[in-house]
Amino acid sequence: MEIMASSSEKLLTGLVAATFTPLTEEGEINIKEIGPYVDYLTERQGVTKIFVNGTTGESMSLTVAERKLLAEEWCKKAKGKMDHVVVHVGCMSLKDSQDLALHAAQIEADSIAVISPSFFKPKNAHALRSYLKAVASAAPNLPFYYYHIPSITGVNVLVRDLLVGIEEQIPSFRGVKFSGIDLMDFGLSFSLMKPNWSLLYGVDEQMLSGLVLGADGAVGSTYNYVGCQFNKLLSAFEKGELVEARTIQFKLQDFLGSAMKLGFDVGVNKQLMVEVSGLSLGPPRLPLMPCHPDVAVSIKQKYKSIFPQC
Ligand SMILES: CC(=O)N[C@H](C=O)[C@@H](O)[C@H](O)[C@H](O)CO
Ligand SMILES: CC(=O)C(=O)O
Repeated sequence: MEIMASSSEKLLTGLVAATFTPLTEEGEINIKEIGPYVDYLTERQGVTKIFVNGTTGESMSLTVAERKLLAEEWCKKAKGKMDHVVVHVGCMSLKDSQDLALHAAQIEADSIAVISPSFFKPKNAHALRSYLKAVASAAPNLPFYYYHIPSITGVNVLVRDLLVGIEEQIPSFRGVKFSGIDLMDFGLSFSLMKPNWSLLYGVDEQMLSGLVLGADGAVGSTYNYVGCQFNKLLSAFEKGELVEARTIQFKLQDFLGSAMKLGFDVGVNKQLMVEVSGLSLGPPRLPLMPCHPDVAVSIKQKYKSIFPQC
């Protein structure tokens, strides 16, 4: 039986911040920071959509119980303040993913997303589709997104192959968060899109290229602290002001280029968010290493010089 999207369901578009997971200095979940985090994004960055427990949120380093606690608190605090909460539910075990998908439905998340398992990898599009279908079936009424991030998973199934016939397998399928750099695959995926699906681009430093090809929006870690600038990029692009859009894109490239020279990773990114927002997010969880204070200070200086108004 096909379950259609309700007519009130809106397309997922615009900027979506992939949130960091607040931890205490001892490495436990710091639930009380989530309310202020939601306020920071909405009030200071103009970002009203979040993608929780993803790569930036270190989901794969968290227990299922921790992920449930976090997802619940994000949904609770976002209610009435944010427009959309995507809960990432991908795990190495199908059972854990199904458990999280069902939980996401119970807590009234707006949608779920799933990264491919990466220890045992699906060998081809058919295997990946079958796995995604099994996860989606645990929450058949929740809009479902595939999260493509080959640089981390090592799963290089082309999105355009995955999309073939997926609507019959997964009636709740609503699109892809494409965090790959293969813009040909991204481009060719549009020919397989349905009107109520979204293709969201996920490599922040080249978001404009994604927009040019037709991206409906963007999900990324840097929108936590440069969201205000990227909202300007989006509106410049919509008005056809390419010079302005490029100027903002080049600023992020300049910024990330220098951060990358200093070893930019999720741990460094998290510390930068701490420095910029003043939120208490704690260290990353091992095996990620805490960011050395000198590195964070120097990246923050660069950030301030490039994005003085954010
Ligand atoms: C590998 C990774 O974490 N990718 C993120 C989203 O998918 C991006 O938002 C990056 O953090 C961002 O583009 C900076 O490289
Ligand atoms: C960037 C992103 O979407 C993530 O951290 O999962």
